[in-house]
Amino acid sequence: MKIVMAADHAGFPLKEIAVEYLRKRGHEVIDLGTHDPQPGDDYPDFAIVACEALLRGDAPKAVVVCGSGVGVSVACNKFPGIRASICHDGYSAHQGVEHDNMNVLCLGARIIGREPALEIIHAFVNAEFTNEERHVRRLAKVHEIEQRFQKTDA
Ligand SMILES: O=C(CO)[C@H](O)[C@H](O)[C@H](O)COP(=O)(O)O
Repeated sequence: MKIVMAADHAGFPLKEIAVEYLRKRGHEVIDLGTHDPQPGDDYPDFAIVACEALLRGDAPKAVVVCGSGVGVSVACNKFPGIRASICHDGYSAHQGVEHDNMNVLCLGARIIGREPALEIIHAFVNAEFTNEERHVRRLAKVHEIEQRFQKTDA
């Protein structure tokens, strides 16, 4: 599978581990940076490049990492068509895809250790949306919220 990855300086160490993990398992990782652990990045910049890549169709899923996972989660969810969440447990990571069609996994590199993070990434990457009627119905309601409150230029 193709997977977009991006992180700010705080997320950089975990991103590097995750990129290597995914590539070793045969995934095509599109690594959108940062490529530098020096402090001073702004997490929205990495949320933007990752979400733009997904919305262009470069990959179906992204993993975006910051210090806590909160900043990138807030920023990614500003994009119509993006369904992002922090998941620091495997159940949420696969159920988030199966029920909620989550397409961006947000992780906090300062919160979670290497092994749990990799388990969570594995769960996210290997999960599929079930397409069950109740989940489709609920997602349609989420989509309606997105449409109703979308800003216009007016
Ligand atoms: O973790 C975060 C909050 O959600 C941010 O995305 C940043 O990673 C964090 O704020 C960076 O902190 P720093 O003190 O600038 O290293």
